[in-house]
Amino acid sequence: MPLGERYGGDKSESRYCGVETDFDDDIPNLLSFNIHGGFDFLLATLMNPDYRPSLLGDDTSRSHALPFAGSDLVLSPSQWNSHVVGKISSWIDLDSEDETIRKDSEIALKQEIAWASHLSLQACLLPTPKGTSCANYAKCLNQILQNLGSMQLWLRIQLDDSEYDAAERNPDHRGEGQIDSWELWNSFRLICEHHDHLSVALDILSSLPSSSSVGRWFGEPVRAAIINTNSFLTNARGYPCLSKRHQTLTTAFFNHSVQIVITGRPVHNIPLGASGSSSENPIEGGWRHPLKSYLDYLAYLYQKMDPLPEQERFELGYRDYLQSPLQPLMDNLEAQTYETFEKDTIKYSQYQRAVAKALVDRVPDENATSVTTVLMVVGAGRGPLVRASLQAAEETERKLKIYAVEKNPNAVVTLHNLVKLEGWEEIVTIISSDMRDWDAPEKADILVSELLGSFGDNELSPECLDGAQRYTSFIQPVTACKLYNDIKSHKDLVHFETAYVVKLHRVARLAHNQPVFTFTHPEYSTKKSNQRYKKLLFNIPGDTGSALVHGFAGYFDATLYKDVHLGIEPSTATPNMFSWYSLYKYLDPYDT
Ligand SMILES: C[S@@+](CC[C@H](N)C(=O)[O-])C[C@H]1O[C@@H](n2cnc3c(N)ncnc32)[C@H](O)[C@@H]1O
Repeated sequence: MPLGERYGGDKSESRYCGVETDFDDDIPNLLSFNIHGGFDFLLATLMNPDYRPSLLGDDTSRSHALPFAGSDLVLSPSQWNSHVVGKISSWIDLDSEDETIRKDSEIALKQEIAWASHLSLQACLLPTPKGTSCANYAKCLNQILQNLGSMQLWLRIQLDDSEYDAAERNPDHRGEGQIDSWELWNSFRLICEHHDHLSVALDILSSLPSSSSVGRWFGEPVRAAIINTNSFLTNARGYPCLSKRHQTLTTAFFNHSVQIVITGRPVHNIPLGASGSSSENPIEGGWRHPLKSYLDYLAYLYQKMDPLPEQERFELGYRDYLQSPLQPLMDNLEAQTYETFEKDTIKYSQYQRAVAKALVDRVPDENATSVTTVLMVVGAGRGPLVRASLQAAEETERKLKIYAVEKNPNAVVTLHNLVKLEGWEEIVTIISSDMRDWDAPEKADILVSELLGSFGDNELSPECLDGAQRYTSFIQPVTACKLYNDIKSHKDLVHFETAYVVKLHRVARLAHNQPVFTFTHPEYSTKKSNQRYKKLLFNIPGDTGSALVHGFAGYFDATLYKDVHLGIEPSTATPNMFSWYSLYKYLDPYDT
């Protein structure tokens, strides 16, 4: 039974909670026991733990008898598919020094994954690499991944801090057998060439690494978090609960569609009256699954999360989805695109505030009725900035004359209609032209434009406006495995070279962002150039450990007038504005 329903039609994978089980050759009973107990799926060993290929004798007999698992008929295909995640035998060690174990491991790994695939399981949990070297394990798995259907493989990795702490105390301390678990995962997935069916299941222990170190995992394909009952504390009433840091982490997992799996024996003695009979028989009334109190606690955490704001819900489908940036100079935008812009009321109210301030600064109260300010909206689209400017004039009781310049002839049609409909003919002159070619009959007192891309200049703002805004772009290194894989899937250079617009979600921001380029308009200098070059050094917090940079996130902040700004740089982002997502650009880690 799902942990809860956060909003109408909650589709998050994280509402399903699993339980890790010991080997049991009666899978139907094991499944029924746990499903009746409230869990949604099992993490179940499919093979008898005593099975070793080498015990079967020579090759001939091996091909005749494969007694490694029960029949696929014991469950229906949909039960296998929806309720079982297969656990690959934990004895498997493909990098073992022992030749027999290594060979057995290679055979068993292939057999078990093939069997799980035959059962149409959604996923299989792979055992944690045994030592610091996992080259053969990763190499064999990479071969398997080349022909694997849709099944996901979750590599089990411990989220531990012991190695890192030791290394921090003494950097020379990290020797044989000590490796940051993220590094283990990284070398594994590099050998598997970032295969998108390879993901991570994190084992959560009672102590957690630093938040910077944990933060790295949010740019990785983490599918499950396995929480041991030992990691739970006990509340005043004797029930299991999690530490504040574990709660924060669990909530972050929920928000990133990571499924929780409970493992271990019950270690809390729940007062009998509260939990019902201790009978182990699921049929009898009053029966409770031995791990139910842990499940109830997770359901409580899930249900107490703040509901997603409406806009955020609307944008769920855009999360981590690569979009090519608009090209409003080269292309003529469509009506639907203008419609989307015009819904962002916050953006226009910022423009209105900026124009109002500029009007009041320029024209003192005593001249309000005698002085007319010339305002030009360059790139007027269907007119929302014209409307915002007129509202600013009304609010400040100043007089305006507006030129609305637009090069898209289709938008100009709508603009003409708007001016007629609103009766603005005396105030607004429409210029159907490229702003770079237009010979203005008079100088503007105020210039209003919105040609900003997610990185400020990537929609050609400087080139078009050369000739009272200032804006700055910012970048930040990120781990973003999903985005990297999406780009890689195209197998061409063009996609690696494109800067995409993305609603970033599954990313780890590895260092503070830094300003890159600032453009100021108008640019009076005689040596003006829009060429820019900048070298930046990013400091990743010392307690992060190693990390892989999949590219840069880009943002902008624009000063419209004095203290009125708009932007998406995270620390100063204009609240509730949705016209711009971040920019994501791949960076080749070997390209210096
Ligand atoms: C991002 S849209 C903004 C439109 C409008 N201000 C709004 O908020 O809905 C930019 C507009 O500038 C226009 N544009 C881009 N380059 C231009 C140029 N060189 N001259 C005139 N208009 C231009 C585009 O056609 C488009 O309508």
